Amino acid sequence: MSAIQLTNVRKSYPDPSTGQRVPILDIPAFTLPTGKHLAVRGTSGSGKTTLLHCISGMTLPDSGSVSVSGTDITRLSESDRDRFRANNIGYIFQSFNLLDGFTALENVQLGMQFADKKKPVSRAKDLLNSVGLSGRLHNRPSQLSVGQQQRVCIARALANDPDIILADEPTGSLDPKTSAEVLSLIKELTAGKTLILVSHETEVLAQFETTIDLSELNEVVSA
Ligand SMILES: Nc1ncnc2c1ncn2[C@@H]1O[C@H](COP(=O)(O)OP(=O)(O)OP(=O)(O)O)[C@@H](O)[C@H]1O
Repeated sequence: MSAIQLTNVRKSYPDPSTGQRVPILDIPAFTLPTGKHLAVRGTSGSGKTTLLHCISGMTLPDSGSVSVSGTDITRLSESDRDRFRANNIGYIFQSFNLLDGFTALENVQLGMQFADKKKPVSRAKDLLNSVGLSGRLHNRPSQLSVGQQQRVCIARALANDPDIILADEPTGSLDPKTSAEVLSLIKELTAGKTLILVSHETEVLAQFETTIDLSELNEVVSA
């Protein structure tokens, strides 16, 4: 069984000024085997984030099917998609999406509440230790460096031990040294899992055996 299979996925957004729908994705077929690591590159605005949103079920395509670990998530209700994501997919956001009212530890623990199989609360601490933040458990995101915030996001994405990790430009806001550290952490902690990582950085892409340009999948030619 493939980890991810997209068939005839189309997604468009309305142009805010004209209201006309602008096609972003038209992907006839895309399959990623279980356990594979893939880096996706592409020009700015070409639809990389939209692709990850469709795979994670945060966005529904206009048409087509998105099968994740054998489940067509486009057929699920919104709440079932959210539950499915909590159980099966870890998402590392480009802009972190951490809650500043909560500590690093609480941010990781929050996501653990939505999984069907509850992991012990101590897992959040263990994960934060493994990303090098043992001394920062009780810091809020605004009390952390950008690199440290990204490490919290990695721990949060792994909290429910999902089989699939989606990472959207996870090193985009980091300096080269921190970027290299964070990337090797992601690769180490996702060994054996299915990973799609979006990036336009040559140094990052060079660390992947398999990379693909979104334009190779997508029949929409971006402007
Ligand atoms: N909610 C939305 N409403 C309208 N247009 C949107 C929406 N989300 C994305 N878009 C448009 O869809 C296109 C693709 O956006 P997306 O964020 O997927 O690109 P990207 O390849 O990830 O870009 P970048 O590399 O700059 O992050 C862009 O033109 C963007 O303006």
